[in-house]
Amino acid sequence: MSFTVQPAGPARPNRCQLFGPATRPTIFEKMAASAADVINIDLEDSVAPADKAAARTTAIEAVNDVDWGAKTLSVRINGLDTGFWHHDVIDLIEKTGDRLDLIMIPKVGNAKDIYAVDALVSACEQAARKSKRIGFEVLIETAAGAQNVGEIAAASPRIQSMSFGVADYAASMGMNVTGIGGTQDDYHMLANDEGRTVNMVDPWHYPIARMVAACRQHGVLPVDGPFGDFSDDEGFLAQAKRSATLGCVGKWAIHPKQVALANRVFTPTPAKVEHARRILAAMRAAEEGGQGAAVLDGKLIDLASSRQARVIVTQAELIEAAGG
Ligand SMILES: CC(=O)SCCNC(=O)CCNC(=O)[C@H](O)C(C)(C)COP(=O)(O)OP(=O)(O)OC[C@H]1O[C@@H](n2cnc3c(N)ncnc32)[C@H](O)[C@@H]1OP(=O)(O)O
Ligand SMILES: O=CC(=O)O
Ligand SMILES: [Mg+2]
Repeated sequence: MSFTVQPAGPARPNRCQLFGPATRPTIFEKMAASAADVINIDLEDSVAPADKAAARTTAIEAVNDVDWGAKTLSVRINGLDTGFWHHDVIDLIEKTGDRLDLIMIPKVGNAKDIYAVDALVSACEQAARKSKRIGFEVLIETAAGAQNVGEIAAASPRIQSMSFGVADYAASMGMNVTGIGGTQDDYHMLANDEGRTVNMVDPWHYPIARMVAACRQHGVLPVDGPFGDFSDDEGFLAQAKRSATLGCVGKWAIHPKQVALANRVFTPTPAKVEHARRILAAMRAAEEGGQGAAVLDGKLIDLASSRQARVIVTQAELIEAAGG
């Protein structure tokens, strides 16, 4: 371990973030009744420019009036290249009580973007004499964001989580794809066998893995973003499993049917938790016997195995403490 200790992320489940446009108040109660850990009311890309002001009002009413229970509640504001974001921030802080937990900042390109929002949020909180400090969710979805993800993750103690926005990322990178995430048929390798077997590879691997490292370095929760084809459960599950394997703690749902899928992938199975507990027990016994390494089920385990197992057990305990 470096002399600089890796900080833990916020201790709350973030398996699924359910999105809904602020222009659709009829779905707010359904979002609140869902099994998502985090709710994101959207003022950005699911709201047409002509509707921005009305959407802001509806979002504020939703924060104040809907019973969101124990959910983490967030509103996605507009990007810093628009004439909307400062109104979003000012109104959200001045016109809501203490229920709003987070704001999501889209299309963040560098640490200065976070600094600007932090300065405005801090001034608004001070003016409104708020005791609760709003946290930030950051959206990495541009070439600049992907390049500067490390400085962004370190930019403010307000940052709790970071999501990978696959649609805007593809656009910003000039990728020759449409659709929101998932398998891309043209991104594959051909094997050198006679039939030239097609081996699909993952075009989202690099930015997600890089984001996870930046997040883990700075105690921020890494989250995989949207999967647009909500009729493709298998495709969603495959993407979610890949990002869980890379270290993400959760994934967005852009339709209610994706909530259960995300929760399934990002909740450690009883078998995994049981195995992790056996590793911890075996390593405790090994250490008591003066050993740093042991054999479990015919495989080497050592102190690193304990740290791996601890990740799974901690996640399971966190979810259980939050009500399962
Ligand atoms: C790239 C990005 O930026 S992604 C993030 C921004 N995008 C978003 O926020 C979009 C979020 N999703 C949506 O707006 C909608 O789910 C859509 C447009 C994709 C589909 O909406 P619909 O055509 O109404 O879906 P569908 O008919 O299948 O809805 C089934 C039920 O779920 C409800 N529902 C739909 N979306 C949501 C939602 N996001 N949250 C909760 N409930 C919802 C519907 O009201 C309907 O309820 P009912 O059975 O009581 O009538
Ligand atoms: O905002 C999300 C995205 O994928 O773009
Ligand atoms: Mg986007």
